[in-house]
Amino acid sequence: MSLAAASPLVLVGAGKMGSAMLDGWLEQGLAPAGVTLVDPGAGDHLKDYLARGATHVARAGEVSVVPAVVILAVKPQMMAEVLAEVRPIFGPETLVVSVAAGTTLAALEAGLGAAAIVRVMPNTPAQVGRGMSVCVGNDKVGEEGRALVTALMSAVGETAWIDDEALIDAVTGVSGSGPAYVFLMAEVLAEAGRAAGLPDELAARLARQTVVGAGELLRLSPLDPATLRQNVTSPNGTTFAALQVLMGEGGMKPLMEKAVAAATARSRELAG
Ligand SMILES: NC(=O)C1=CN([C@@H]2O[C@H](COP(=O)(O)OP(=O)(O)OC[C@H]3O[C@@H](n4cnc5c(N)ncnc54)[C@H](OP(=O)(O)O)[C@@H]3O)[C@@H](O)[C@H]2O)C=CC1
Ligand SMILES: O=C(O)[C@@H]1CCC=N1
Repeated sequence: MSLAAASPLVLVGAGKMGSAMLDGWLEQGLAPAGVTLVDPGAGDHLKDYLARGATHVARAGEVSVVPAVVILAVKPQMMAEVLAEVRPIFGPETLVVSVAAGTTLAALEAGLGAAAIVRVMPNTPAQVGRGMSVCVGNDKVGEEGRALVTALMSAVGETAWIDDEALIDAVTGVSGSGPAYVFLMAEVLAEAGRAAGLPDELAARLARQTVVGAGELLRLSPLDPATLRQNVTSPNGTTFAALQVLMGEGGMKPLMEKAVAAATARSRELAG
């Protein structure tokens, strides 16, 4: 299915995640003229979309088209208020997609009534076509609705569907929040380089390009991450010395398990 089937598209919340997806969709050929942005803000990034032909309104009640798709990309804490604003604008054929962490299909149905609703957990690399999105729909979503969401999310990266909504909290802890863990890795690797005596700028450049290069190698190589790691590790060499620390007690594995568990628990908490 082509992205054109998602038009008119109403994006409610053109913040970091909403605009990351929109950038990806526009890059992949979604016509800006078919896009309405609902956002109380008026930042520079909105001006860019408007210059390309999109429409902007401050509140959902001001939307003047019957959307094919409504994307809800507001903070979970705003969702109840936003659902009440959105309910009058969708038609019988409108598909509703929420990317909010923690907001359940039941909560979305409670706010929207009998609508076809898909809950998606995307991530910000969608902005550059390298996102990971996991989707789960309610029983009103048919084959066509699934195909439309798959077309949207696959235009900005990889897409998976799950049947068990309960898994979405752990998904959020791994791929939704995950890019932040990798960016943190680039930050702390640079700081460690500075601590080891490298000049600021060089340390930042080495860390950034190492994360980029390792990610790209992981993307293109048929090898699994453990083999790629082993390929860097000469017997009793420098990497081996570092991995003794990173893979030792209190190293990355238990730390990552704790971090993902904390994100998963917070996602459950947001569901109320
Ligand atoms: N950031 C990420 O990596 C990911 C985020 N998500 C989910 O995406 C959602 C948005 O997160 P994020 O983009 O980070 O947050 P942001 O705060 O960047 O974006 C939310 C946007 O919604 C706007 N907004 C507030 N009230 C309304 C309203 N009544 N109608 C329309 N728009 C409104 C905000 O405007 P203003 O700032 O002026 O209040 C803001 O531009 C969250 O539910 C989050 O869980 C999911 C996966 C990844
Ligand atoms: O931090 C958050 O709550 C959102 C959800 C996943 C990534 N960002």
